[in-house]
Amino acid sequence: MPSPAPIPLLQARGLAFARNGEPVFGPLDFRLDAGEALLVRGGNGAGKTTLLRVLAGLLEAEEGIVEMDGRRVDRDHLARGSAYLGHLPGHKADLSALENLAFAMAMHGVTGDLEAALAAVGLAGYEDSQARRLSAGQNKRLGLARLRLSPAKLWLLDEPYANLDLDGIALVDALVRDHLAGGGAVLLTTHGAYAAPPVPVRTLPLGRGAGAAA
Ligand SMILES: Nc1ncnc2c1ncn2[C@@H]1O[C@H](COP(=O)(O)OP(=O)(O)OP(=O)(O)O)[C@@H](O)[C@H]1O
Repeated sequence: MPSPAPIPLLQARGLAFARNGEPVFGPLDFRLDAGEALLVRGGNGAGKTTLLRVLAGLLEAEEGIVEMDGRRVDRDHLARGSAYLGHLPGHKADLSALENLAFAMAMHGVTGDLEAALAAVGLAGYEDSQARRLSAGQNKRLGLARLRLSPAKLWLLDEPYANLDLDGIALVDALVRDHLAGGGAVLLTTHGAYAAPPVPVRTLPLGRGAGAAA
């Protein structure tokens, strides 16, 4: 007998978002399994960031439901169950790299070797630098350190390659590969100009007429 299909780590059914009555995306139906990467594709303004923010529990969907591990979840559950790396890292400008990491970890009740996490993303020596004094790429790396420490299985990465040098791009690739190998899943956006992780990815087109993952 064939084994039953795995329960998806994430499943969206009829998910749609509108602003002031204007549709932004959807309705969308897609699933994401453990060990999978799903690339959200679409032109400027297609709603990629908005979709990721809905899945991160930062925005309320207009319609539809989201399930994690087969159970319908609300915004709080999505916020706790996912690690979101936004297009803008959103660090506290006056706090140091180490303090920003400690703050983010405390918010999620997570502990870990913060200095090792900074070193792993190429920020050794920047522990005491205020976020405002970090470059755009260094701020992105600080976000990657946070991601690396997060226990969440679902990673939501909005333009993870933006602002990164070649080492940084390789770092994102390695993080994604390790996360998938460990049973996690990644939903990411990327413009054509940036790389995509060297793993098999399905694509989820957004924009007019787009509705389901390929
Ligand atoms: N805070 C906001 N207030 C009002 N409208 C917004 C806001 N943020 C985004 N929008 C609108 O929502 C739509 C989707 O934006 P979104 O940022 O999700 O697109 P995107 O696909 O990520 O675009 P890009 O590729 O340019 O980053 C756009 O029409 C945009 O103008």
